[in-house]
Amino acid sequence: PQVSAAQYGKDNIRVYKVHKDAKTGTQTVVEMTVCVLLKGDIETSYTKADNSVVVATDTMKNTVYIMAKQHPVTPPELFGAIVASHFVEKYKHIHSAWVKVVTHRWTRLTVGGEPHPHSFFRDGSETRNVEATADEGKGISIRSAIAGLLVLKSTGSAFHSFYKDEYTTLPDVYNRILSTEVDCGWTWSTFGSVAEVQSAVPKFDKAWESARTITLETFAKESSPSVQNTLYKMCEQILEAVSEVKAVDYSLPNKHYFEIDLSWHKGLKNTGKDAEVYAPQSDPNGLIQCTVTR
Ligand SMILES: O=c1[nH]c(=O)c2nn[nH]c2[nH]1
Repeated sequence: PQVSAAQYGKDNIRVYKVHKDAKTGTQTVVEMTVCVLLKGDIETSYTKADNSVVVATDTMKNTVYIMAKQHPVTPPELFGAIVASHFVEKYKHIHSAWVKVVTHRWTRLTVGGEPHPHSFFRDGSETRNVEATADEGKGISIRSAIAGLLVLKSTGSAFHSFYKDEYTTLPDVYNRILSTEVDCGWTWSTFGSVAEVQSAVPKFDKAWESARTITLETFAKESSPSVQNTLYKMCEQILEAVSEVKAVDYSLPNKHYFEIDLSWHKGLKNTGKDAEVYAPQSDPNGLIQCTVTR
């Protein structure tokens, strides 16, 4: 037998960093969860119990904290690139490093109509994510993403004229609730170095804002004939809006809300145009995925 693939590292490294503006006293916080996975000449640690090639995962955790102290932690694209490149440059037997940065929402509180200098709240479990991969001699590839953005529309969605056969019971529907939890990613053209990522810094926040706005506004405005078609229209717009992005991907669960027929109770009308009370379904859920390139 032989090792066909191997990577190891530390997951769920939680990091908090505060920035204190000397002039205004305003403080800004960033909280993220980081995963580091390394690849390289590490087979013997599996096959021969040779630990000499093992950069301990504890060392990786320490390194993430030191990098967070010594470098900017925003935008997450830059921090991910810095950490991934560090491991490939520092250890000659490590040839690839994959770093995932999940940034959590600490939105500044407004108090008395004013932004509070050091108080924040968690407005949703939505996260801004980055996966940065440094491959020795090949540069840094970065996928930025929005995850966990839960949306619902109470009408403006249909699904009909689909393939029907002896296995099909789903009726055509011309007006339905549509809910999904957005996982949207956009992959940048490969960067040659951390310096190139640094030069692109102004583009990352703008791209995230564009992707988020396009997603929310298309979801709201589109009279959706299917998750598939609405997803594709989001991809088209993001590619149009962000020229440095070479691919956009979505993974959208279809979180169903079922009508409840209450006619058994004194003929109560609660289906079709009279539907008001629905049963939200935890499972099963549709799952619609697509990647669109230029
Ligand atoms: O938007 C939808 N796409 C589908 O593929 C599907 N299948 N059942 N309901 C569905 N809704």
